[in-house]
Amino acid sequence: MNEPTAAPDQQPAQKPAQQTQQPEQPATQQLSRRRFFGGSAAVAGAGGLVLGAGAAVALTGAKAPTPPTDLELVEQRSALTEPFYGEHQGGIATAPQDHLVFTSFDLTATTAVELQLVLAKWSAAMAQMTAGRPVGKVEPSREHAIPVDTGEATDLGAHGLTLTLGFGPSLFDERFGLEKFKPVDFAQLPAMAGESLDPAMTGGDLCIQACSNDPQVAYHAVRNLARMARTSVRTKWTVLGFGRASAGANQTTPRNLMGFKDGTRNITSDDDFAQHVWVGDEAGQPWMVGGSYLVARKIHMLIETWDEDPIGDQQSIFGRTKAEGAPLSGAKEHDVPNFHAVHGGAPAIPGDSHMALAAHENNGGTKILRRGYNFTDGLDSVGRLDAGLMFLSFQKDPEQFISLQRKMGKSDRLNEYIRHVGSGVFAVPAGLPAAGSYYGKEFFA
Ligand SMILES: C=CC1=C(C)c2cc3[nH]c(cc4nc(cc5[nH]c(cc1n2)c(C)c5CCC(=O)O)C(CCC(=O)O)=C4C)c(C)c3C=C
Ligand SMILES: [Fe+2]
Repeated sequence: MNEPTAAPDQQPAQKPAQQTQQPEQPATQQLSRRRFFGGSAAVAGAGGLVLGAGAAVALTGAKAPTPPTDLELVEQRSALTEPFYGEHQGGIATAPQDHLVFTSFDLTATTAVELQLVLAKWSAAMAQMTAGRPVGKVEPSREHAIPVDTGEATDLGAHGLTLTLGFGPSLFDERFGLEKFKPVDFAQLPAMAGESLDPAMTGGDLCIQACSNDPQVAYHAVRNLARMARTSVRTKWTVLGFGRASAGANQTTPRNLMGFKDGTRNITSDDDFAQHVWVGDEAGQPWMVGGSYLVARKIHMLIETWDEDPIGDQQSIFGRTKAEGAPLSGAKEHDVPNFHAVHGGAPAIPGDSHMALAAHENNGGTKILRRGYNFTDGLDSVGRLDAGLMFLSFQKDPEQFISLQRKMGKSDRLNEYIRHVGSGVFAVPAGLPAAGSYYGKEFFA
């Protein structure tokens, strides 16, 4: 078999551009915005005055401006779509959405043809769902027909859904004859200090990172991908993330569950993406050029212990203030940290603080793109909060993460309050050029 066909109901290709598409505004939205801004601006312009909405009404006799309704705002958010086709997969440079479903899979398939079929079906279905469309009929006309799409995202829209596919090192073992497609030096992460990994939350032949501003849209996507491949893949581990814990360009910095701003000094510029995130020729595999490597670490926080730690200690552990997020050598969040600054005879930013150990200035220029999410699994077996950070990072070489984690695993003061319990590394292929192409196509030529 050479060219598997697309999933049912496949629609025409999306725009190849990689920028965020603003949704077309519904007619009601356009109308109310014109009323809202056009009305008062016209009055202010004519009289050279800045007038409130009420004054504008009094002078012109126009109707009071109508702010967008809740429904209009929901429509606008739900209509947001991220491009699926392009040079890079979505969900990497995409400004982080609000929710995550991360799932790793092991293949139960035993032949290359079965794997090919999974990848072709998934690629077509991903194109559908990121455009806000179902993967097939939700309500088939024949009474005894089983719905193709499970239906829980019907009418919700895409809410900025991105689906990012990764291949684990185990995919390239002898099972499918893909050894020659394995990128140079691509291997499971080495054991590192400070880990208590649970084998049930480690590795996987494939992974999907689903991110959306609506949790149900992200969940629906992974559920339907798993379902359509259920004879060939088995879900290995999954993490539901909420409250993005990283910032992209033009986003405010969110907070992690320790209450600190997380993602202040993240990668945002094209130059940094080119230098630190996107794979070039060095992987020795054309299918990885424009791709990246995803490291996933499920990190449990000892929250009850953390919550009893005095603020001065919490701040010196991160090297930043809690409310503002400023480096301890400065005053404002985006002040550049000065690792040589001294306060009271000691470094202002302690050398064993998380930031000092992780900063590119102290690591030969190494940077990674962080794209993590907070998670909670409720309570553990003895009633403690079971929550933490689903740390996700993208880099052009897994060694970038490994070198940082080796150092931090040994001496980061944060280690007293965290445990790495889940782990995986995945080769994330470049984006697909157009409808009809599918991830891994090169493996089956
Ligand atoms: C090996 C890589 C990293 C792991 C694992 C990690 C875990 C982790 N981080 C926080 C919270 C914060 N991290 C911050 C900065 C920061 N962290 C890393 C890397 C890892 N973090 C880097 C490269 C950086 C940037 C350092 C710099 O250049 O200044 C911060 C500070 C604010 C910020 O810049 O984002 C916080 C807060 C937690 C809670 C955590 C594990 C649970
Ligand atoms: Fe960090």
